[in-house]
Amino acid sequence: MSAEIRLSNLTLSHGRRAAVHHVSGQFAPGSLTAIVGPNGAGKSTLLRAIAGLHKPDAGDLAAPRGSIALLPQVAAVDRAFPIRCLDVVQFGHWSRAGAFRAIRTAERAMSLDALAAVGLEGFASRPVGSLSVGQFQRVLFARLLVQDAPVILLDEPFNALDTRTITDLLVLVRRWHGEGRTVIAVLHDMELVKREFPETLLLAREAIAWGPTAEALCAENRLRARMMSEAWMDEAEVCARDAA
Ligand SMILES: Nc1ncnc2c1ncn2[C@@H]1O[C@H](COP(=O)(O)OP(=O)(O)OP(=O)(O)O)[C@@H](O)[C@H]1O
Repeated sequence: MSAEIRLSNLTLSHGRRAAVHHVSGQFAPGSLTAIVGPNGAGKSTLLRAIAGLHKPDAGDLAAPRGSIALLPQVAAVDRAFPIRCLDVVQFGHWSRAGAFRAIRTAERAMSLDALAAVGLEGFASRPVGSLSVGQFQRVLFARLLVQDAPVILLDEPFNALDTRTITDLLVLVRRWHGEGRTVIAVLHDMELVKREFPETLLLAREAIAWGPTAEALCAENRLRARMMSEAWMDEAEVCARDAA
């Protein structure tokens, strides 16, 4: 269903500061992968680059443009904007069909169905500002359902959510995987990763490990990732390999 995402010696920076260094590997079509690593490891930057929102500084990133849906970190979404739940879900249609046309009746029905599928039947007219964090995350998952993309990128999708909401949203992640979509999620909960994600990329600006989750998250790799994160200094971020 979805095309491969291939990284070749990929380096991503913020200004002169490298966030992701020389990462190579591939997300196979239909794979379900967790990206894990310490704070500041470059996980969100990599996800945004795959979505086409962050330009590579060096190396190559091959991804199927136009068929990728990104769930940003909830903290990055402005909820003060006066907009109804249904409108947020409708944006999912626009990302496929273009923003400057009317939403058709069938699409509106799809959006209402998506809200029902995430347990928010009857919420269509509710302003998003009145929702709990968990309810809002459900709305964003409804938008992903409507986007119907072969590649789905989730940035810390379960942060600050209660167990019930996580359980419900995991059902959708499993469903997407079962449908052959490529799903990549940035996560911090290692138990959840081990339980639900067959593949893992352990990132600490460099790829420490990338493969089957049990191997990628072995004690030795996790220790290496932690040591890397303790070693990197925020002020001296120019890649030593590039500077040489
Ligand atoms: N917009 C930005 N401008 C400048 N530097 C940035 C920006 N976004 C991220 N960075 C820096 O890039 C590095 C990687 O950040 P990124 O958010 O990708 O890491 P992360 O692994 O997702 O971290 P976390 O787990 O804390 O969310 C960090 O040093 C961060 O401070």
